[in-house]
Parts: sequence; C-alpha cells; structure tokens
Amino acid sequence: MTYEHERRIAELAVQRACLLTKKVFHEKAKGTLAKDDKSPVTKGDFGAQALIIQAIAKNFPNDEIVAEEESSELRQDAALRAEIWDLVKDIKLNDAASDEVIGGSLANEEAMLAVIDQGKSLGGATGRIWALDPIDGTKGFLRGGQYAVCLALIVDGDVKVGVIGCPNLPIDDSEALTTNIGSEQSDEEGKGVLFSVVQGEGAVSRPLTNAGLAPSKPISMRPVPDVSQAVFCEGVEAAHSNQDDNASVAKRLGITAPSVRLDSQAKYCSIARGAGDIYLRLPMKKDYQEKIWDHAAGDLLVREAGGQVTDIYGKRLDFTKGRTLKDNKGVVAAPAALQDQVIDAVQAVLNLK
Ligand SMILES: Nc1ncnc2c1ncn2[C@@H]1O[C@H](COP(=O)(O)O)[C@@H](OP(=O)(O)O)[C@H]1O
Ligand SMILES: [Mg+2]
Ligand SMILES: [Mg+2]
Ligand SMILES: [Mg+2]
Repeated sequence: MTYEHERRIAELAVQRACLLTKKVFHEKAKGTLAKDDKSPVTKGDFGAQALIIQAIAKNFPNDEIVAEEESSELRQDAALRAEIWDLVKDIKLNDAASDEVIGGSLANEEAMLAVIDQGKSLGGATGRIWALDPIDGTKGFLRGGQYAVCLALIVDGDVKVGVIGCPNLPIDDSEALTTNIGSEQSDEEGKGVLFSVVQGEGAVSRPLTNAGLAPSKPISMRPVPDVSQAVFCEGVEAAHSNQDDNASVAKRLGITAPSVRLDSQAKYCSIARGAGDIYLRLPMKKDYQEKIWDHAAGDLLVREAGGQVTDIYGKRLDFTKGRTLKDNKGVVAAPAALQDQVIDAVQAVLNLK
C-alpha cells in the first residue's frame, strides 16, 4: 500500500522519541529555556527532534524537514547540550529489528546538533516535506498535562501520512470520555497512545510500547445526532486560543456540557476516536500565524476519521504556504455532518458575516 514504509518509519521514530520525552517528563529539571518569542523549549523537545530527524534522514535522505526547533541556543550551552546528548545516545527501542530501521547511532554531540538543524526547510507547495513538532504542548509537558510528539509527511502540499504519540492519553477510548484528561497527571499504567493515518486508508491507534509496534485498531469519530449533544475540546493555554469565543460558539450551538481542555494535538486525537466531537481554536491575536507542525498530522487524522478541519472561514488548512498556515485563521474541526453548522456559529460569534 502507498506510504506504508513512511508510516512505519514515522510510527517507530515517534514511539522511540516518546521514550525520551517520558524520561524527561519524570525528571524534575527539564532543562527549560525561553525562546525568542518567550515560549519554552526543553531537553525533551531537542532530544526528540534529534532522534526523529535521524530516522527520517536515514530512510528518506532526499526529503525536506520543517521542524520546530533549532540548535543555536544549545551551541552556547555546553552543559545542557551534554545532558541532551546523554539522553539521545542511550535511547533505543527494546526490539533490535525495529530499532535497526530507525537507528544508526549519532557519532557525537556535534552530529546531534547538525541533525537538529536539518529541520530548517522553508516548506512550500512542492516535493516531499516532513513537518515535525518534537513536543507539541510544551507548556502542558511542563505542567504535567497532555503533550504530543507529532510528525506528518506532506507531498506537494497535501498531507499523506500523520503520526502522533500521546504518552499521557488513556489507552481506553471510553475512559477518555469520562475522565478529565486535561488535568490528568503522569504516564503510568494504562496510558500512552500512538495514532497514525495514511490518506485514503483511515486512522488507527495502538498502545505506545517501549519496543516494536503493538497491534492497531481503526478509530473514527462518533456519530452526533444533534449538535447540542456534542462535547467540544479546546486548549488549556488561554493565550493560544480565545476561550471566551469558544464558549460563545458552544452556547450558540446549544452545547451545555463543559469543554474538555487539553494541550497539544491530543485534541485532534481525542475527537478522532470519539472522546469529544468538536475542536475549536479561535484566534487570540489577529496576526498570529499557526505553524504547520502544530496541525498537519491532526488535520489528516480527523479527516480520515470522518471529520472536517477548516479555519474560521470554512477554508481547508493550506499546507503549501511555507512553515506557517499564513492563509488560514484559527481552526475548527468537527464531524463532517456538523461542520457547516459549527462554522455558521463561529462566524456569527466573530461577526464575520
Ligand atoms: N498566540 C498563539 N496562538 C495560537 N497558537 C499558539 C500561540 N502561541 C503559541 N502557539 C502554539 O500553540 C501550540 C500549543 O497548542 P495548544 O495550546 O493547543 O497546546 C504551541 O506548540 P508547542 O507547544 O509545540 O510550542 C505553539 O506553537
Ligand atoms: Mg514550542
Ligand atoms: Mg506545537
Ligand atoms: Mg513543540
């Protein structure tokens, strides 16, 4: 089947990177730095980016990579660099055959920095481009909440493959519906899900493991007979989406259930498996451009699970414009049958018509 090799490499690479992020999640000192835009980055983000790019570069040396992080801060911080290298050099899948296809040890710290910087592609409308968010929801990761390791392959502007590792999501889909997963702590027993999707082949999930890939099962959005019965998801960080506007949209749709708040693309994953139905990300700042690595994998996952994903104008997310979604504003994802109704409510609340 098409893109089966890409899917497998991406799944194994994300699964291995999750071993590293889980290790850092349990450490008190996560090596947090503030980037130029004041947002945090940790040892986990840098380490996961190195491991995943290494796997892509080994298997698909001609592909481009648009990744969130870069190494300049690390080049000036020998201590942090050494700590990250300590993690990266030791992380392996506990299954030799699986580790082999994504492995091949990096030689040293310098090789690690070089690999991190292979994620500087400018993106665009042509060719094979991977979009990588080594930790999405870094603030959730630091808070002890949800986060996700996200990787997508975009070919000529179209998302073909998406893989998302969510170490802190419950494995059981129905438990996710009844638990307040937004405030759930830690990644103990019963947690950790790997989602994946190939265009035209549907979306699947499987438990994350520390070795080879576990058996997968198909996932889909749940039917919602009446929009007022829908559960909506939104981010925890009030600066990333307008929670007041999100609430006004829900009210307009007759939704009375409280929102499920969780960080990262775990929101796309949750609605794709029927743990929630609608994802609202209404803009806070007029000029903010969403990043492609924050949405590419989740966009395809939800669409293949029976949903639609658009911006606040009802326009599909456009991954051809470079590193950002500069022609889109906000994100609205819902079961296909409800999307028009939800967009109508969004536009009424935002005075767009
Ligand atoms: N003003 C803003 N509006 C929307 N998204 C923003 C934002 N500032 C940062 N972000 C993005 O929000 C992502 C997290 O989304 P969420 O709030 O849904 O968990 C961050 O990803 P990272 O954590 O990978 O940096 C970051 O890229
Ligand atoms: Mg970030
Ligand atoms: Mg992100
Ligand atoms: Mg990130």
